[in-house]
Amino acid sequence: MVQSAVLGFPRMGVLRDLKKANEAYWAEKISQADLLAEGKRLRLAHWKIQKEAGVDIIPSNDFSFYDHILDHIQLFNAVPERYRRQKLSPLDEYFAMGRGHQKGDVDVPALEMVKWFDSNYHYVKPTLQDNQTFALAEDPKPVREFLEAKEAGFHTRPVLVGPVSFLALGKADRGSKVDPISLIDKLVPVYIELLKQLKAAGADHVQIDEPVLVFDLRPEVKAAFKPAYEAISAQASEIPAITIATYFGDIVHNFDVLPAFANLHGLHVDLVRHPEQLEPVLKQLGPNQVLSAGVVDGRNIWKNNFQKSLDLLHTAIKALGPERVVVATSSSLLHVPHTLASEKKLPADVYEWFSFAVEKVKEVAILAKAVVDPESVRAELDANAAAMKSRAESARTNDPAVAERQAQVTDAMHHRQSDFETRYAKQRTHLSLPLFPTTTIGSFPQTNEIRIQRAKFTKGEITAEQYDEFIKKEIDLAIQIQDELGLDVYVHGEPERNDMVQYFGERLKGFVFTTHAWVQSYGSRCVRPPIIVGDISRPAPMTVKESKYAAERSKKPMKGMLTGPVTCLRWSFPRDDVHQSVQCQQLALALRDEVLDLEKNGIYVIQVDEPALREGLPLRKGPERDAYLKWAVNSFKLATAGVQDSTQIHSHFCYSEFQDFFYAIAALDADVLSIENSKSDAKLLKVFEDEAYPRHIGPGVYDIHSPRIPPESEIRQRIQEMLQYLRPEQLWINPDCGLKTRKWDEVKGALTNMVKAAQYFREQYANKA
Ligand SMILES: Nc1nc2c(c(=O)[nH]1)N[C@@H](CNc1ccc(C(=O)N[C@@H](CCC(=O)N[C@@H](CCC(=O)N[C@@H](CCC(=O)O)C(=O)O)C(=O)O)C(=O)O)cc1)CN2
Ligand code: MET
Ligand SMILES: [Zn+2]
Repeated sequence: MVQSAVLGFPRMGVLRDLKKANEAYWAEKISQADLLAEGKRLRLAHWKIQKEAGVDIIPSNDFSFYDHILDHIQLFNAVPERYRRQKLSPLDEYFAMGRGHQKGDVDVPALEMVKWFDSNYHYVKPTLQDNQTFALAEDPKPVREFLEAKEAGFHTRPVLVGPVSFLALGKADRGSKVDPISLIDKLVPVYIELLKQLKAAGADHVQIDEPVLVFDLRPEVKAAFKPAYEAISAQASEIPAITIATYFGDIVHNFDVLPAFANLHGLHVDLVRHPEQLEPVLKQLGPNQVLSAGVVDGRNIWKNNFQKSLDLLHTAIKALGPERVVVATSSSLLHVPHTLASEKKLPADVYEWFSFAVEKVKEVAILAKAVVDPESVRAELDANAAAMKSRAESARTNDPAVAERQAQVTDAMHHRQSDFETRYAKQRTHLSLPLFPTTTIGSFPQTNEIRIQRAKFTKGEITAEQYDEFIKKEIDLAIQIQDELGLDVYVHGEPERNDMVQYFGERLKGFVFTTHAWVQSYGSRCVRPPIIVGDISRPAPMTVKESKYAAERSKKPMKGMLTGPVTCLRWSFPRDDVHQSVQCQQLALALRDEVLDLEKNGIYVIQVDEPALREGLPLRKGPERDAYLKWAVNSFKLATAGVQDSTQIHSHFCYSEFQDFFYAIAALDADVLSIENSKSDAKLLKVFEDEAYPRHIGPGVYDIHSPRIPPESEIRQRIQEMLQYLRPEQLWINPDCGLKTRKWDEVKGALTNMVKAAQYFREQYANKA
């Protein structure tokens, strides 16, 4: 018999139930007990789905109220003192680390949050001290949730983040110098204690995620595996069997680490991303070790190609025998939506091409049967083959006009007319900006009222005219507030946009979009990625109407606001039948037309956001990375370089670590950059120690994903810090990112302080001059 396994299930529920419960709890509309009960209901429902689908190995501890790395921070008592000190309940302390806490006399900012590998999910960074200690939390979450499942009749395999990955994904706290990985000897005993408690509770098997194995590892990190896992293996009789899980890359370059796992039960590898690692991995396994073969994609929504998966599984079984092969999802299913069954509006032909989490769970179970006894699942195999054929032969995928246009792209189309100095001289007279210009990143609060009106419009309860009138009023309000705040470059506020990628997906040919296919991005925030099914083109202008309206009504320059080609690609579900560089160039050409249409309509500052540029970078150094950078940078340039010198191109970056990536951002040749910076402890700024940046830049002066209002003094401090690295003439003052997730009073409070801080420095420098 071949077993099936799922590495993790999405947490939100069918209708984003967890998001709603969390937000209700934060708004003090439900009690802590209510929230905990909702968590339990969701966990039970998700275990039931997997059991009924016939999955053999069902995960527990994959649930999280906010983020699984944050769970482990609390689990190991790696909670920084500034939170501990507040004496909050464990749940509130947890949320305080995740999203900051400003209530009564408590005022603590959130921990830093960054991208999870190359996905659009964000994790909370373990933040460690020079004198860091660890201790297992009372009533540890993995044990509690294992027992909860057991009681309900589900025998689960708890998922833990491995000790090496936990530390390697962390950082030293502000003011500390510790190299997190040096703490491994302190963490391992706590880890062993946890494993013993799991065994005592009845767990016979755990999944330990060590995804950092897909990176190029520093020698210190590599060296940490051996002592850590030898110490763990030494306890074999008192702890559960262990499967080490890796995903999102291959691990061939780290094979020298594998002896550390020699006494463990199994190894999971991602065969969707890297099917070619199967053969070498098979050779590396110990004589009794099990291969968990990740063949069902945890990162995209395409229906599994059973024939392809079965080929891989047969290769594995031939080498190891059926008892030593497990059919699994490539990674946790966290990155795909809950169920395709909720989609009532997808075109019928296309519907057949997709699988979301509920459907993928079934695929894993079917494959495990098919690989030993295909006749037992003949109908499923035939239906799958038919779906593959329908997609391969569909007329939706190819558009000769798009191919024709791509063939005519020239090198010159990637370059602005003049160099930055010449451009800036023209922009300066054209836009007349003060020293330290203030601006925002684009979005203003997406209020309930906005969402209600949009939902009414979508359902046909109000007309397009009524909706347009409503949006115009919102733009008027945004302009009025920017007048009052005294900002220098305005934005229209993006009230018409449901999401910065979904909005464009809905307006481009080649995409289809869903109604309920939400994926967690961070905490309670979700996205509904549009799906690229065919060649992409722009049937009509997408943003001109709103931007033009806004530009005509404001006394200051109005920024047009677009999402760049790489971000549109990365935050959609891309096609898997055409190289991403081709899809990206198609997006770039569509956006190029949009940029030129904005310019034609009197918008002379245009921001093209590329926050996903960094996350798309292949995880390892090498030719794949160089190739990516080339096509990604070229796509941005193709989208933006068609404008006049006097038109100012901005771009924006957030939610990643940019210090080792800044060279690529610089290569975009944007006139002005805004970059998230406020929580990275000036790491970004240190880039400018080595090399001066020639153009203009606004490192974010405050964190926007927390409801906390930053005092003026704190913002001044940030600006002061920036002035140690950047020239005053090149510095812009802006928040870290857009303000759509905030409330208006938070926005007004924060921006008032931001503008005051900018004015303070303006006066300082006016006096100096
Ligand atoms: N795609 C993407 N990725 C990103 C970002 C981003 O902005 N977009 N930002 C960074 C951080 N990530 C973020 C991700 C999501 C949100 C966010 O605010 N999401 C919203 C949802 C946005 C949205 O699409 N809203 C729609 C749908 C609103 C809705 O809930 N509608 C109901 C229907 C309501 C009704 O019928 O009454 C439904 O569909 O269920 C709209 O405004 O129209 C949320 O979770 O609250 C913010 C940041 C990195 N990655
Ligand atoms: C995640 S980057 C967001 C940029 C977008 N213009 C906004 O302000 O929301
Ligand atoms: Zn941003």
